[in-house]
Amino acid sequence: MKTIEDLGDLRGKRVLVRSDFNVPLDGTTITDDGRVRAALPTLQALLAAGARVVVMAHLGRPKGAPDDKYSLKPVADRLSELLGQPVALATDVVGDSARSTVEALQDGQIALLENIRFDPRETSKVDAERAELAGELAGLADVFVSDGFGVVHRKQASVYDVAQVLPHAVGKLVLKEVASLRKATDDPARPYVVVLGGSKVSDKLGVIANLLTKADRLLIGGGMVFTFLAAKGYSVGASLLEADQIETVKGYLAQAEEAGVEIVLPTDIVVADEFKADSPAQVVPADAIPDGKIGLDIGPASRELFASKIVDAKTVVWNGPAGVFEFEAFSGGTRAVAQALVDAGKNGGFTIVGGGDSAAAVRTLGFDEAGFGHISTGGGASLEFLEGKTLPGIAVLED
Ligand SMILES: Nc1ncnc2c1ncn2[C@@H]1O[C@H](COP(=O)(O)OP(=O)(O)OP(=O)(O)O)[C@@H](O)[C@H]1O
Ligand SMILES: O=C(O)[C@H](O)COP(=O)(O)O
Repeated sequence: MKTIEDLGDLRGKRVLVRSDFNVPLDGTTITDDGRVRAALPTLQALLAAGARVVVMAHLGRPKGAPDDKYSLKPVADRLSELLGQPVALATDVVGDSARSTVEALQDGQIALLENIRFDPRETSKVDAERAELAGELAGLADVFVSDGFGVVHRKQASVYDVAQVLPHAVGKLVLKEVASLRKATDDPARPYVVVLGGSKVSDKLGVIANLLTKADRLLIGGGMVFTFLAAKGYSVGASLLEADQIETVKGYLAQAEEAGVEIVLPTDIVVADEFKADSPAQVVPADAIPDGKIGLDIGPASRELFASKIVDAKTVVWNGPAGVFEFEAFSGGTRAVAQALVDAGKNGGFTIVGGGDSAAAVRTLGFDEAGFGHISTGGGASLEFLEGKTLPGIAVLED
């Protein structure tokens, strides 16, 4: 892969950069700016080289049309503060505003296009539609730099197709992520423990089959737990459940047993009546969640169990919070997992935290980033990398 340095003299060149600015928001307030900060080394290098930088990024999953709720305005403001210079925000993706904003750029200046997913062609499954958008994006620039590690697993116009029509290079964040994650894929030190959680259940269930052939222990927390508990025949109340995945999960449980991989499930669950910060919390056994109750965290006994399965690990990969950590009353499980990773690190283990929300959890719960081996900006992307899958956004950069 070519690097930014291989692109030659960039003064006056229009450089189109894909970043991952999919940050957690509370209204219009960014609650964790880790992904914005992670993008700085590439952007600063380009600006220092005198390039005219045009950044494209997505926020959330808007339905292919402009939607104020998903505007990148808060990101433009934060990026401007961090860079210490103005960031012009176009009000569209490839329309009049984008073109005039890019035309107005001087050397060493930067602009951000509005949420790329406001254009339905970005995520289209039809190659020609994505290629058409990529062609219009390419018209805004001379070269493309791919630095949105969190989206390199997506075959989308701004990640994949644009690299086919512009000279391209890999950005510093993608290079750093790949170097760190390789430590877990190239002959990982054992025991190798994977902790999964979060809410994108069906996205992540698929990776389990693959990790079952690689890890020694798989710990399941977060919203994913309930599909596992249901597969064991337990009732899960009103908790997050992917009923159509229950049979698949039964298959994983059987496959794990055959392969000698330990699947660790919580033994107790913190439940509430409503998905709300102040809904009173109650601890119940994992095999007896009352009707109507919503499981929002793993319980105290499970936290101890999980910690005991993590502290002696020599490689730990953690993706997805163990509970709804955004609500203080349901953050205990995530806090316990984070602490167990820190302890494993002290025992000589290499620990990786993956996922926008897991990384945010580590920081918002007050952990020192230095206590972890690598905090990845990728969620699904880091998992697919660890599975050994070919990531379209990286493969397309390889000449
Ligand atoms: N029991 C639960 N029920 C519902 N949501 C849950 C539960 N446990 C955790 N969550 C939620 O999962 C969300 C994070 O899930 P997600 O799968 O997006 O993880 P991630 O680390 O951000 O990975 P990615 O970067 O791929 O999105 C958090 O907002 C958290 O509140
Ligand atoms: O948050 C992420 O994992 C990335 O930004 C990708 O977002 P997506 O899952 O909506 O494609």
